[in-house]
Amino acid sequence: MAKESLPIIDMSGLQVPGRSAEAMAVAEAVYRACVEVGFFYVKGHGIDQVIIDDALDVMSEFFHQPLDCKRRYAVNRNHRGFHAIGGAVMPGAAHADYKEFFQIGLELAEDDPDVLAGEALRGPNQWPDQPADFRRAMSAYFDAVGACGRQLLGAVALAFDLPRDFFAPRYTKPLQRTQGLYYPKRRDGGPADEFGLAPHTDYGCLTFLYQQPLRPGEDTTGGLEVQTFDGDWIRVPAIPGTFVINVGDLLQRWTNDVFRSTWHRVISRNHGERLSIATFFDPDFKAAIDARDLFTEPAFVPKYAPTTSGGHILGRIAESFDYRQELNV
Ligand SMILES: O=C(O)CCC(=O)C(=O)O
Ligand SMILES: [Fe+2]
Repeated sequence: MAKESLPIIDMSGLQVPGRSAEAMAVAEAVYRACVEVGFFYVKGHGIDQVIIDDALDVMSEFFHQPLDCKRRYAVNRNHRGFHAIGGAVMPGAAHADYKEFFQIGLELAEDDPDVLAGEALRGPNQWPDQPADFRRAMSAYFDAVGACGRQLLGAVALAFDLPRDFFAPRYTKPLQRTQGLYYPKRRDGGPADEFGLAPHTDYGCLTFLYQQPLRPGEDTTGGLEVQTFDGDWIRVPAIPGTFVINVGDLLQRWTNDVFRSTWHRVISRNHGERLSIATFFDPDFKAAIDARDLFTEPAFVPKYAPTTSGGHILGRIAESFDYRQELNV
């Protein structure tokens, strides 16, 4: 891999069904990127740019409201809603991240059986009434990225020589979390080692990130950076129309460390504010994460005990957010 840049994979071959040559070529490229660096861009993902732009617009409008308005939707025990600066501390980081976020998840009614059964992180979303288009735009974006996530998981399955729909029964009610992230302009006099988002690895399986492109004249010295195998940090600038995809810890574990969950961070250097939307596309709460399901040869030796998606994700959220200790969840 070139040191300075991530691969750009064209996903459009996945529109051809089954084990077609087109789909297998995508699977091979995805596999290589997940093994070598754990991060890549995708194009040819089939998501309408209008859906993406609408989501960025409503998120931007939401974050530019006074703090009081945003706090009306303060993050709840299901980790849905608005989270202000402070209180999100990456394990080992010296300071809280200098960011705000707003998170939505799978919309489930109060009388959904899993909600009634008390499954953690489940329930209805909090929908701000301003901007008025927020719910429509974010629901459309959530669904579109979810569909794209299913396609990409099909490629992962093909790469492991599994049926292309291997992940489908494990993603019936995914723990998908879509999060608008707002990084205000860096403040004067803040600590030198303050990050927009401190170095971390993602908790789950696959993350889809859309970065708002820079406006003309904006400087490019801030933003997302990824650590390569050699320890160097490389910049991952916004490429309009593409998503940045990365492997999280749960998929690394599921693949017995064949895929890499890579460290990354967001630095606000001198540049202005920044907006991105991250989608963590993770399996059903109760889905078993067991490498023996991916590696079926009899001699296979797993490195980790089986776990569940929900148990793992909940544990990781609790590690980074003080408010969960206060909630006692
Ligand atoms: O905002 C970004 O560019 C990165 C977001 C990210 O890494 C995360 O939310 O885990
Ligand atoms: Fe991340």
